[in-house]
Amino acid sequence: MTEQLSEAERVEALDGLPDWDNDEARDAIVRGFTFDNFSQAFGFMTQVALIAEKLDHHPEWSNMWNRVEIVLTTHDAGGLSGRDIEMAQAIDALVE
Ligand SMILES: C[C@H](O)[C@H](O)[C@H]1CNC2=NC(N)=NC(=O)C2=N1
Repeated sequence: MTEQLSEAERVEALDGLPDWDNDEARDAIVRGFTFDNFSQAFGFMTQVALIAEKLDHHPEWSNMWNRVEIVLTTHDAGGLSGRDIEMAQAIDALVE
């Protein structure tokens, strides 16, 4: 069973994810991405989808033309878990 991060673990994890915002209301972390056009945005989403399948951990996300918003939380844990942190790190590696 995937466990939620403790508050201390959450703070520590977010220190390492400066581009992500802590969304207490949704018990999630959130990051927005802006690309040059829709094709670039959708290509990014395709890469994220493959990572999600590999990690068996899937984002809640939205796309508007060249923008993508990704929300990560762990449904099985009822909040933020290490799987979200792992997923955020993998996503950051795509755009670094
Ligand atoms: C059965 C399957 O492994 C689970 O439902 C996985 C799928 N992807 C998931 N994604 C997210 N974000 N949270 C989960 O708890 C989760 N669980």
